[in-house]
Amino acid sequence: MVVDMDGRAVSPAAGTVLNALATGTGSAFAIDLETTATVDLTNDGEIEASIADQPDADTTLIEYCAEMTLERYAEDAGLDAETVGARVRTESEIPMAAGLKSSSAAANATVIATLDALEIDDAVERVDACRLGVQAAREAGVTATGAFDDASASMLGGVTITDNTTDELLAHESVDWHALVYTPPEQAFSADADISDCERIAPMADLVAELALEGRYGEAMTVNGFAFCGALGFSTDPMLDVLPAVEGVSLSGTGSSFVAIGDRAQLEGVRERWDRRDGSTRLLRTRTDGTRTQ
Ligand SMILES: Nc1ncnc2c1ncn2[C@@H]1O[C@H](COP(=O)(O)OP(=O)(O)O)[C@@H](O)[C@H]1O
Ligand SMILES: O=C(O)C1=C[C@@H](OP(=O)(O)O)[C@@H](O)[C@H](O)C1
Repeated sequence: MVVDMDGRAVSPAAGTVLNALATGTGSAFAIDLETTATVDLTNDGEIEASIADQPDADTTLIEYCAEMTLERYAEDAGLDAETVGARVRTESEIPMAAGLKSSSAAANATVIATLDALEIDDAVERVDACRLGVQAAREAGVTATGAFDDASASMLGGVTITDNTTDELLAHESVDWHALVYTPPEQAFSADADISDCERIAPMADLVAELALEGRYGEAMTVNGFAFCGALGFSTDPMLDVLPAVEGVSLSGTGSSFVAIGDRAQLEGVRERWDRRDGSTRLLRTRTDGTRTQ
């Protein structure tokens, strides 16, 4: 039975600077498309989950997020971890499996909504809550490295650089960019990416990491884009559509979206080239705030 404890949180999507599939080091930045999670606590010990308008989508990730958050924090909130359960629901404007980190946003929003329902969200560091969602993503099998790069950008806002082998935050910076995002009609699930092909471009990924750590995010993205389009078998044509007018452009994650950054006039000037392609193009802003309760 639902008890009178509920929580709600909103998380942003993210775009890629460096894909972590080559070396474990990754970098991403938050953008203003959102996923909302609502959690109602129960006293029947069961976890149930649903995704609005997607009756066939896999809910394992958000179930694990709620379950692992309750296992870890229910007793801190004065509840019995054995009997507390949750009904979880997400609603999202982030296209799923399109490289825009729908999984990280869903995980972060669910963890923070669960902490909000437990009334202890202010007592838990955001970065620790993020690591819990990353662990749930590993156990749900929706990620190759855990994707702490994407999850930290969505949790903290701004741009982050991370080591996904240790879930360590190497850099975090607030940025105010405009972002043009092209999403083709095809989905590309991260769990299906060929990691061994990505590992072959490790020296390029090291170069991208150096550029990003120097704050040269645009150049880092463009090098990342050419390298990972090659490794993952995506055409570089969408990148060439917008170069050299933009500050940087890349395949986002394992695809299928491409993300370009620059000032608004630069991006508006090239938007029509992506509009001509099948799929959708959005002109967005980066987000300096990350996941928040609502
Ligand atoms: N709104 C959502 N609610 C629950 N789970 C979601 C949601 N969005 C994505 N997911 C989970 O994330 C998986 C997709 O992850 P992934 O392939 O990494 O794509 P993305 O690049 O969009 O994160 C889905 O199969 C699903 O398990
Ligand atoms: O599964 C993973 O570990 C990752 C998936 C990729 O993102 P997408 O989920 O957007 O494809 C990549 O950019 C990220 O650095 C690591």
